[in-house]
Amino acid sequence: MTVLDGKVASQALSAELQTQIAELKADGVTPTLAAVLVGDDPASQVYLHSKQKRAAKFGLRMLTTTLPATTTTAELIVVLQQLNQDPRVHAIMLEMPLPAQIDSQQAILVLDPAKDVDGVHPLNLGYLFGGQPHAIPNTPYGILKLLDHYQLSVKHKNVVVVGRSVVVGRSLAALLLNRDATITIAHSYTENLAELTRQADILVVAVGRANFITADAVKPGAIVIDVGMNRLANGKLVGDVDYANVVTKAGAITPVPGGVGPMTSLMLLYQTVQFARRQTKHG
Ligand SMILES: Nc1nc(=O)c2c([nH]1)NC[C@@H]1CN(c3ccc(C(=O)N[C@@H](CCC(=O)O)C(=O)O)cc3)C=[N+]21
Repeated sequence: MTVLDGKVASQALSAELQTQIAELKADGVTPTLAAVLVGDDPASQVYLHSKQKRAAKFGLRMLTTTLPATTTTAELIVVLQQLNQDPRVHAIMLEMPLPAQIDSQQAILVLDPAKDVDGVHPLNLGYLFGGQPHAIPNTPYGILKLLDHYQLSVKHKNVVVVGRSVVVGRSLAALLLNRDATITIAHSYTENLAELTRQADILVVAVGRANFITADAVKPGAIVIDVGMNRLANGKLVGDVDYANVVTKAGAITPVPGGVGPMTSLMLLYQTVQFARRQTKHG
């Protein structure tokens, strides 16, 4: 049984990233990520803070715009257009969720697809589903890099993804399909879920419920990727998989914390640097 250690894998990728950043800087380019936070969603604030810390550690520039909770769609669009046009900015991240009065889809459509680091613009989703990705949502990209780090091939494999969100399930399905896996996307309306998950050579779970996947729902030797992050009443952070019981049955498994999470947060910076390379002569 292999523990897929996201800290180890992200450190390996960090080394590659540091080299690329040094090359850009030697040519006078500081990779720059612009974050836009509207309102005061507490989770977004926490994520933003950790992104700022991480960006600073790598010597990346991060420009943060915070807008009041009462911001209109039109006002947000003006800010996004300014960032689109700012040649210093290589990547733009619009923190979700947005306040209710804002038309999120309209805001996403305004993002320059070349700077859309979350990969949520329909053009980028289209490129991804067409098999020629430009920007990739960070969680699925992190999962791909984690599998690569452990040299786990998905070709010929039966993959079941539980969760159909745009930034996790759907995008991961497209990515792994591009790598010649066979994909099933399951969700809250799926019947006989365990019957399905038991067929999975690779089982990915992004549901948001502690202990959602128990050992009886896992094929012996399967690769289990746990995207869940659930805070228990005792303060402990756990995934969606009953780790203690699944760990003895799986062939490989991601822990929570220390699995998918560290990869996700690194991929944001990784893609920022790839955008900077592409937008300057390095690409
Ligand atoms: N507005 C917004 N911004 C986000 O950045 C955002 C979001 N919404 N929604 C959900 C995803 C997911 N995501 C993670 C980032 C880092 C870890 C991470 O590093 N986790 C550590 C544990 C951290 C801890 O102990 O609290 C780990 O798994 O080892 C996990 C998940 C950001 N997201």
